[in-house]
Amino acid sequence: MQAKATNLRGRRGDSVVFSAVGFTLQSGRALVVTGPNGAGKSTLLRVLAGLLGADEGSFRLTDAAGIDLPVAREAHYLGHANAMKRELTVTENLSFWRNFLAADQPSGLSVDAAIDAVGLSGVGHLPFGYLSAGQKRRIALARLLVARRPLWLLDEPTAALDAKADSMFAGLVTAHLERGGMAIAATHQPLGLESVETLRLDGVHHAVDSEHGTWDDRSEVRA
Ligand SMILES: Nc1ncnc2c1ncn2[C@@H]1O[C@H](COP(=O)(O)OP(=O)(O)OP(=O)(O)O)[C@@H](O)[C@H]1O
Repeated sequence: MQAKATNLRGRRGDSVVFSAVGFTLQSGRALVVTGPNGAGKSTLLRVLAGLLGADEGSFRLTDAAGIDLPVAREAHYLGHANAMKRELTVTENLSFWRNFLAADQPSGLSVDAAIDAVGLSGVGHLPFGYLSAGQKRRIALARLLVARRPLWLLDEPTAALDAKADSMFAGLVTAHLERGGMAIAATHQPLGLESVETLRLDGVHHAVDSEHGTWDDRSEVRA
């Protein structure tokens, strides 16, 4: 499997937050997206996930024969929010995701095994809202495990994690890559992975002259 971004341009409102972004990622590899606050890392991940349209360019996921695969079916997207209902228990939340993401073909870990894998055995019965910030993030990571998907798109995955959870996360991603998965993560912190490719967004935005519809090319955006 291959993930390939070509000449991507992302826009928020009247500003182009990145342009000419391109990379190729093969199975078993991870890409870390870095850059200052506001550089467009989250925007890029949302574009890759298909949650936001690209202003220009393309992102394609293809199998070994070069056939296009739908990103929505093949990718997990973990945003800043944990995507869990605070009133439901941890088990109820993860069961929902397991059914939603892989109802026809259960492919990932059981809910209990996923909770164990993020080091939180015994919290399944608790409402998600009772958990600490770091525990919530760990359960959000457990969602990646209850349905097997080859591409993980992760926005600040280790936010709120302590050192032990950081290394747990590195282990989960490493195991995912060893199974032939891919990961693209936006982060300000090292992820503890042995070998990664990096893409730096420098955070200098182009503004659109909305009146005349032309680009005010005030500065460069490099990737
Ligand atoms: N919905 C929106 N409408 C207009 N502008 C937005 C919107 N969302 C984000 N932006 C702007 O787009 C730019 C890029 O934001 P983005 O969240 O992608 O940056 P980031 O690199 O992920 O930042 P951080 O490191 O702080 O998480 C910022 O200037 C932000 O204010």
